[in-house]
Formats: sequence, C-alpha cells, structure tokens
Amino acid sequence: MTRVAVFGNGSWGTAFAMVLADAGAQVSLWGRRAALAETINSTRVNPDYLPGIRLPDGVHATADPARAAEGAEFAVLAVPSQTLRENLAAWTPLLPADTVLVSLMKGVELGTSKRMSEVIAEVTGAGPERIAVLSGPNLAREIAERQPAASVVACRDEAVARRLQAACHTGYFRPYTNTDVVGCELGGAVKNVIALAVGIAGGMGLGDNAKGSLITRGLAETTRLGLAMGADAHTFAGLAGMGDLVATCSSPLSRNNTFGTNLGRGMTLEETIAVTKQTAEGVKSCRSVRDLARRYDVDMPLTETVVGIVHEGVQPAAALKELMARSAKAELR
Ligand SMILES: NC(=O)c1ccc[n+]([C@@H]2O[C@H](COP(=O)([O-])OP(=O)(O)OC[C@H]3O[C@@H](n4cnc5c(N)ncnc54)[C@H](O)[C@@H]3O)[C@@H](O)[C@H]2O)c1
Ligand SMILES: O=P(O)(O)OC[C@H](O)CO
Repeated sequence: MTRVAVFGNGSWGTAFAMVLADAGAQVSLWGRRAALAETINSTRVNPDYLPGIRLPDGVHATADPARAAEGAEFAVLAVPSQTLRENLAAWTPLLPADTVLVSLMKGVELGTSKRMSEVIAEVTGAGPERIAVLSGPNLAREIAERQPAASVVACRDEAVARRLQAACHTGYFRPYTNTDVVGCELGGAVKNVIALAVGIAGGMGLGDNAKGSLITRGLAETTRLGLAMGADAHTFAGLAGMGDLVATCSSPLSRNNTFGTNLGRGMTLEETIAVTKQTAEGVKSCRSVRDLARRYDVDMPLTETVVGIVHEGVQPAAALKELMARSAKAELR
C-alpha cells in the first residue's frame, strides 16, 4: 500500500489527505497541534478546517513529523507558502531519500520571489525528478464533500507525475499530468492575486462584465509572465490556469476572493486580516509576483494595482480610474 505523509492539516491538506485515502493510500496527516491531531483521530473530523466532514479510515493524524515521514513514498506539503522553507528544513532529515516532494501550495516566497518547487529544491537538494506540484480548480470544501473536480499533477519527470496521478485518482478527483512545473505553479499563485482584484471589484459593486474583463486580462498577464519564465502557454489555458482562475474568482469559498470583497467594501487591511481565518496566499504573494514581473520586465498592471490597494493605501476607486485610463492597446501581443 502507498504510504503518504501530508504536512499541514488545514483545509487543503486535510481534504487532499481524504482524496489520497479514498484512492487507496495510507495517509499520515501532520499538524502542529497535538490536541487537534488527537481530536481528528478520535472523532474522525477536523473541526477547525472541515467541520462536518468525516475523514476516511486511511487518514491518521499526528503531531510528530518523524512518525508522519516514516516510509513515505510521497511527502505532500500543504502549509502556508511563507512558512515552507523553515518547516521543510526540519522535516528533510526525517524523510526517506527517495520520497517525492509534492507541493500543494499556491504562493511565491517573499524576498526571494522563489516558487515553491525552487524552495523545495534548495532546502532538500532534491532533483527535479523528486519534485512535483498539484494545482487546479480545487476548492478544499468541495473536494472534501466529494464533489467532482479535475486537477493537474506536474513533474519534470512524466513517469513520476503518472505515479502521483495514480495515487490521487478517485471517482470524484481526476488529475491530469503535465511536465510544465513552472506554468502550473505560476497559474496557481497568480490566480490568487487576480482573485483579490475580482473580489475587490465585486465588493465595490461592479458587475459581471468587469469581473469577466479582470479574469481575462488577468490570465493575459499571467501568461506573459509565464512565457518570460519559460512556461508553456498551453498550461495557462488548462486547469492550473483558466480552470483555477474561473473557480476561484467565482466562488465565495475562495479566501482570496473573499479577502478582496472585504477590501472593496471599504474594510481596512487590518480589519480584513482580522476576519480572515485561513490562508489567503495572494495577500503576501502579490508583492513577490510584482517583483517577478519587474525582474522579467513583464507588464502586469492588475498585479501592480492589487499591490497598490492591499499594501500601499491606494483607494479602489482611484485604482479603477487609473486602469481604465491606461493607453489603448491591441488585445494580442
Ligand atoms: N483551501 C483550498 O481550497 C486550497 C486549494 C488549493 C490550494 N491551496 C493552497 O494550499 C496551501 C495551504 O492552504 P490551506 O487552505 O490548507 O490553508 P489553511 O489556512 O486552511 O491551513 C494552513 C495550515 O498550515 C498550518 N500552519 C500555519 N502556519 C504554520 C507554520 N508556521 N508552520 C506549520 N504549519 C503552519 C495551520 O495550522 C494549518 O494547519 C496554500 O498555499 C493554499 O493556497 C488551498
Ligand atoms: O481559497 P483560495 O482563494 O486559497 O483558493 C482555493 C484554491 O486555490 C482554489 O483552487
């Protein structure tokens, strides 16, 4: 039986642990708090992140990273992106030397602007054949309810992507393989920034035309950055690009979308952070994405605008006026 360690028992780590167990794996679900691990094991529910959802018997919770790591064929990483480097440094010595490291995270490291697969490579020394990412339109609560969804598992080594695909393929979860790790990661991280923009627009009372325009132009700027960084343009038309962008920007379950909505309604950043209980990666990663855009000399006006509103005190109404007044352009270039 495939043994999998999932590090991070928040919404997505827990929901994906369910998928893996439903696909037949023996899953160790690690989280920092021993009390929560005990509650999960005794009640079969993770009340803090997925209340009302019964976890399959194949999921065992633990607060001991060594126990989670023991014999793991895959180590699935599902902590907030900005905490990965420090956590992974502690977990690496505990993992078998051939464990495949799988990122579920959709953020870019602040300061370094590194993608999660780059952080994993740096911290563990693993080669590209041992590093995979999973990304797509996968709102955790829907997956935990076993509502149907597709996703992408990406690894430079296609055989490894196929192994991971087999480990998480169920009747309600359909993973496709891809070898474009850069494109899948950027698709997941930048869509959080665009979801903030769409949420802000909704909170300001703007209509569906505005949202459709933001989603489409958001995908255009994501693709521009991806091409500059060596990604495949097709990835952005796929599940990790358009698929995730549409799901996230349409769903009230999205933390990034909701965060933006609160800002657009006039809450301050501090007030919005105070009512946000889970990880909204775009709030920090928008600055890392903006830094990447500048480094690669790519025009990303929506990302610049989100950074302005979230971190630099720009008022949403003024940002909208500025965006609409940008010089006229050809759509495709
Ligand atoms: N929730 C979703 O629908 C979803 C779907 C796809 C991808 N993701 C991505 O998955 C990643 C994890 O998101 P999530 O939704 O599970 O977040 P979450 O906020 O629900 O859970 C985060 C988990 O990390 C733990 N954590 C927080 N800080 C930590 C630290 N310093 N060290 C160790 N653990 C820490 C929390 O206790 C919690 O268990 C994010 O990058 C997110 O973008 C989420
Ligand atoms: O809740 P969000 O905004 O982090 O989005 C969740 C997932 O990434 C959707 O695929």
